[in-house]
Amino acid sequence: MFKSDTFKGKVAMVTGGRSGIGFQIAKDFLLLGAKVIICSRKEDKLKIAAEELAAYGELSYQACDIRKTEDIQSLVSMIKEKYDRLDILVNNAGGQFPALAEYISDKGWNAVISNNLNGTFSMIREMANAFFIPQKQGVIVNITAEVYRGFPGMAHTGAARAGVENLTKTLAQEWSDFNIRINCVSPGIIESSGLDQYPQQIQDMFEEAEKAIPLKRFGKVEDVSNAVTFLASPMAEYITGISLFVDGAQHLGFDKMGLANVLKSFM
Ligand SMILES: CCC/C=C/C(=O)SCCNC(=O)CCNC(=O)[C@H](O)C(C)(C)COP(=O)([O-])OP(=O)([O-])OC[C@H]1O[C@@H](n2cnc3c(N)ncnc32)[C@H](O)[C@@H]1OP(=O)([O-])[O-]
Ligand SMILES: NC(=O)C1=CN([C@@H]2O[C@H](COP(=O)(O)OP(=O)(O)OC[C@H]3O[C@@H](n4cnc5c(N)ncnc54)[C@H](OP(=O)(O)O)[C@@H]3O)[C@@H](O)[C@H]2O)C=CC1
Repeated sequence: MFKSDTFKGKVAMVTGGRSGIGFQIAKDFLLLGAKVIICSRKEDKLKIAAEELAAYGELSYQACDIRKTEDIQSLVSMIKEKYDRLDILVNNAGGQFPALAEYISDKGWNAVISNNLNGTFSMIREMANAFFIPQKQGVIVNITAEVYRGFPGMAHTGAARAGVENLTKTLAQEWSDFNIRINCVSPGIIESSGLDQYPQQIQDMFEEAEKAIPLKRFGKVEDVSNAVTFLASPMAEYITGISLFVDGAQHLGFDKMGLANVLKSFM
């Protein structure tokens, strides 16, 4: 649906590109002409994904924990040496564990804040200082999560993702002089490798949860990637500082009283 040369000549970095949503984004960028770099913590799994993605275009990879500034700086050096520029950064790496707030320890809280908020900020700052600010050009897309009405069962990630959304609004203004656009994509529940890590009791409720979503289905990794592709492309050149929900209208809430459904049965 996008022109095959949409990202011709562009260099794009996708964090967490070894699996799920990030893998699909990396694949679509390659198919649209970009040179793509992926990173994640687990080098063995990263290598396997990189070999698969190399079938679609020019792909590089390097292990990097986004919570470690020295890892990010080493990634910057690799990108400088190999491409001497970066056009697009997609902050997709992240995640959390389900837990009621009263049971989240300091260590657990810090792990999730550090993974989703601090890691995303460090990546943005390092890539902006090394590439986007001197180039006076860059596009950033942050994958967050649909946390519009809070995130009961995952308070830590709700707080971290809201932080990324607010950071995005700030940087859209601070860095407009550098011609840097920055936006978020906020997925609802997406059928991806990420869901496999949830305990069986939570997976068992997915069928009911799916019915409650206004569009009556979970998202696909392609749904998220399409939104990222749009925001990263010149078609979105007047869009910055927003969060785009890819959630089947989940953030608007469910038909709690079932009123509309009752009406539909006789009107
Ligand atoms: C509904 C769908 C919507 C969203 C879907 C998605 O996002 S899909 C995408 C999903 N994909 C992902 O989420 C993938 C990425 N996620 C991750 O790598 C981890 O979830 C992480 C963010 C905690 C980082 O981990 P890390 O390597 O920094 O840390 P660590 O492992 O060493 O743990 C540090 C501390 O955190 C605590 N704690 C951790 N786990 C649990 C738990 N299950 N239970 C309770 N607590 C837990 C514990 O305190 C632990 O310390 P301890 O007690 O062991 O000394
Ligand atoms: N699937 C869903 O329903 C939803 C997903 N999201 C978010 O979308 C993003 C992608 O999720 P999804 O593809 O489903 O899940 P995955 O678990 O498959 O993807 C997470 C990716 O992030 C990488 N990663 C995690 N922590 C770090 C880190 N500290 N440094 C570098 N890489 C890291 C992982 O690789 P490695 O383990 O090798 O580090 C993995 O490739 C995540 O941020 C997730 O929270 C948001 C809402 C809903």
